[in-house]
Amino acid sequence: MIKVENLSYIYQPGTSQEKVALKNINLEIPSPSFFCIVGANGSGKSTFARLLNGLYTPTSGDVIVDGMNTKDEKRIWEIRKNVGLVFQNPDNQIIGMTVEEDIAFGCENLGLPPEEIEERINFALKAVGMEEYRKYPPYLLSGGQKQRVAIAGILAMMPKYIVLDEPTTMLDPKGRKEIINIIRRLYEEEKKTIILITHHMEEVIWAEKIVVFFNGEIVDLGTPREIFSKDEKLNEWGLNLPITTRISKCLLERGFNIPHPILTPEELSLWL
Ligand SMILES: Nc1ncnc2c1ncn2[C@@H]1O[C@H](COP(=O)(O)OP(=O)(O)OP(=O)(O)O)[C@@H](O)[C@H]1O
Repeated sequence: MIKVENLSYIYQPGTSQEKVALKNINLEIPSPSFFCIVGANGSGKSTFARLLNGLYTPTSGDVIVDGMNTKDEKRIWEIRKNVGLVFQNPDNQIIGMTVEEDIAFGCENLGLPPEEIEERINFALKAVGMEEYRKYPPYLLSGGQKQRVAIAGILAMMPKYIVLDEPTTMLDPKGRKEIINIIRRLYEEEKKTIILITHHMEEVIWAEKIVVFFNGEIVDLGTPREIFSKDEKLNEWGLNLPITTRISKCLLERGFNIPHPILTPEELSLWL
């Protein structure tokens, strides 16, 4: 479980550029679970992601990962091992000369023996469907393939929690779908705890819980169906409905006897 208690974060405190990014956040993320974090630009999502694995230290309040406080310097290595962070741009994360070298990097830092690193590379490449690219230099890969390698690098370290900060932003619709399918599999089959930050509402319909950030605060927490039933509130928070939900809403407004919100195209086609 990750427990976030009265968490606030201020950039450059005490200077003229002081910026309060997060205000009094409280949240419990059980394990395993699939949480999505949504919110308009500048609402504090990336700052929150960096606080979850101790990359940033709270200005006040606490982030506690399986009983370990990110403020405790003696536990920070253990916390980072357990909370993997995947960034928006894989180029910022990939450093190896080949795919396998890149995936091995984190494991080598953990001081694992070569046989175990080999096993973990095999597992991670398989999990992201990149076995055939093992010897490739990363610069020859597409954006979607690079993002898969970045995820594999985190996976090989076997973290219990995986925080993904807008991992599909740079990808085309096909690449986005592939990454989301990998993320769903990590939750459903590998029982990882997923914390996915995204601007794409189509990606969050699979989450167990959606957390809505607005102006550095959590303004709502609920299942996709609960969150997407609040059309007007979402508008206020600068968020859209998924396309399928927009269609079901239009049909409802035109007098069709249809439940709202509908989340998936399959559900919508059944009703139609
Ligand atoms: N290094 C920094 N120094 C000062 N202010 C910062 C810094 N990084 C972020 N901020 C500010 O903190 C607030 C929260 O930023 P953050 O990047 O966490 O938002 P976000 O929800 O991830 O936004 P986006 O959706 O655009 O990625 C914003 O107002 C931003 O301008």
